[in-house]
Amino acid sequence: MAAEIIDGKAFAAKVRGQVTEHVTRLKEEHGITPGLAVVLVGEDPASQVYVRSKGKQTVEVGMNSYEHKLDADTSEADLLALIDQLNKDSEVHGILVQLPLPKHLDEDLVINSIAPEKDVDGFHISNVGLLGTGQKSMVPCTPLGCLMMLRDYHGSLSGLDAVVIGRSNIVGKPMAQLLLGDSCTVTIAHSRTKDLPEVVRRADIVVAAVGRPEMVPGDWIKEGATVIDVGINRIDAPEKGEGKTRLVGDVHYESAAARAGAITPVPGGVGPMTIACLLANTVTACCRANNLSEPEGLTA
Ligand SMILES: Nc1nc(=O)c2c([nH]1)NC[C@@H]1CN(c3ccc(C(=O)N[C@@H](CCC(=O)O)C(=O)O)cc3)C=[N+]21
Repeated sequence: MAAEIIDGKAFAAKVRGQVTEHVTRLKEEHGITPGLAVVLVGEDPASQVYVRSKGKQTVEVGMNSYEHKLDADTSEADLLALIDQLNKDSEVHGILVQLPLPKHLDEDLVINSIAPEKDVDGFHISNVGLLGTGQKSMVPCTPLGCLMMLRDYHGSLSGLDAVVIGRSNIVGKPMAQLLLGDSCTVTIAHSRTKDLPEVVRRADIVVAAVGRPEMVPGDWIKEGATVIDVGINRIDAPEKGEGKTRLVGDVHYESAAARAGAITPVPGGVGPMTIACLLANTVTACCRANNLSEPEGLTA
């Protein structure tokens, strides 16, 4: 039986619709417009594409977008000064510093200089600690988007065996915390895991977040399992012509779709949900900053 395709693009559009409703209400009833500041250091072409897309979607849902583009050789002091200014700016409810940063900048130091309540990426050490202890926090966008899709498909996740492949601070670890919060039995697997195929075969839910193209073959997937593919890898596609490329996930889609109960495609799966959740987090941050009730269904 063929897997159900979890349409992240359509789901993201639905989330943006909910965000738009909240933004409209904030404006009409409270005269508040949520604002998101995105800071980009350097000229990485891929980062520029993401930042442009974020800015466009921010405006589309009715929020204010503030883009700050800094030279690749910007000093740490100048970057910290900008963040300090954004922290103090009451029109700015969310701050995102696009990663990776140029080598001469200390990523941890920079992220931890963002006011935690404006840290819409959920990367600040206090948000990490709050999530780990089950307290209200800003939740990282990619894992939050994955959780929303899993809840939508399964209803309750309670008691399910979940395997997260990858232990990064931005996806693997927070994803595991969220699944644990929804009462899954969680395994975090990684490059040193013994017999990874066997570990993955036990899983009702597989979240692949390693950044290695098509590394999870279909025969690792338990019949009927749900597969969430976080990977976005650009690979050569000579079949499309000389010098052409295409996007693939961390999962071998065709073979996994033949066994899974449900699967997210790449592109059009987790990626669009990440940006939708960034907008959702900005609305949440705005509501919290103004002591207003939080949007339902948009938080973890
Ligand atoms: N502080 C910070 N926060 C981030 O959230 C962050 C970041 N830095 N640095 C870069 C990565 C990357 N990222 C993506 C978001 C959406 C898609 C996305 O929507 N992708 C489309 C395809 C886009 C294409 O065609 O290239 C899809 O999967 O369908 C991709 C990548 C957020 N990031």
